[in-house]
Amino acid sequence: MTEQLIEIRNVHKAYGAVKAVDGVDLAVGSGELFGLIGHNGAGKTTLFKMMLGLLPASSGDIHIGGQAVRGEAFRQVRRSIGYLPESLALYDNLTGLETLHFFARLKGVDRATCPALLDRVGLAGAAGQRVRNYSKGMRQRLGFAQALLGTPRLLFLDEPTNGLDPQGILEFYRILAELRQGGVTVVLTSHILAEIQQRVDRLALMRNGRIQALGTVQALRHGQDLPLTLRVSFRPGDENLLLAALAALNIAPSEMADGSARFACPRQQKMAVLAALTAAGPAVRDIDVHEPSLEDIFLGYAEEEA
Ligand SMILES: Nc1ncnc2c1ncn2[C@@H]1O[C@H](COP(=O)(O)OP(=O)(O)OP(=O)(O)O)[C@@H](O)[C@H]1O
Repeated sequence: MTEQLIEIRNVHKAYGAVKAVDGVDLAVGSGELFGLIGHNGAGKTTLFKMMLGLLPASSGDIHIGGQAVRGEAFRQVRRSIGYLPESLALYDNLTGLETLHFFARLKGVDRATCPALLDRVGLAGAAGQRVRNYSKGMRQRLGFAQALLGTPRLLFLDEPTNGLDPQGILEFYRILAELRQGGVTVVLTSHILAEIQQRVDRLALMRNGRIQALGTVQALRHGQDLPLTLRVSFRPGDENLLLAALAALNIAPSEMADGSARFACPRQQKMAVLAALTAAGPAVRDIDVHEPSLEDIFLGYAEEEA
């Protein structure tokens, strides 16, 4: 069984009447890529900051690597943790390399490691440029390099791909994959659900300070019983044949044009629908079956709560 690297028990954080985190229990295993998702203000950043010891919990316990997140002993553990905050304060007058030197000194890391880190995040060519002239994506890359200082074993990344272009996002996840091969555990938040749904091992969906759902994307999917989406391409002129086959199963397409139909199909009816389409013979040319996306699942849970 995977060793639990992070253990959170009944953690609360209140700001006056606001329950930012409201009784969270969570365990993250060593080597996992764990996603934390939720609406704005759900409590993700607050939970992150408590896991890092930057913010004291109002009540409850957090242990990382078996060590309580407080006191002198945690300072040692903290050195093996990298953190990319949602918005990292950077000094515009410093160059990229000078910025990384600055963070290296704060973290007690050898500054000689900085150029290779800039190279790793794709900023080698901009190392001597002032941060003032960096684009949003370059700033984010620099923030990522900062989080990687000191070869951390655990990474907390708050909206790490915010501002990155598609190429930058691919590179970011490539680096994460390399890090994970080296045994690094990663906890990240993202609002771009399409981006993380294929990549995380498990995720927690936070709502109003609580964990509303926890598990693999597939497990969360099964918790919702959402319909599948089917796209069927058919021989032009055979619309009526297709419509009749679907109508017999009480299904009506939501879109139908140019030899292509799209419709929602209850999971329990999938095999019956596929059989009916197969029975339509050459009228049906192709069938694509799509599972509900993480975004559908997220919205499904939001409706459940409402
Ligand atoms: N320092 C603070 N003082 C008062 N309230 C706060 C403070 N920090 C956070 N909150 C409140 O706690 C709740 C959780 O905020 P948090 O930033 O953790 O959410 P989040 O899930 O990270 O949101 P986002 O996706 O917008 O980053 C919100 O209602 C927020 O307004």
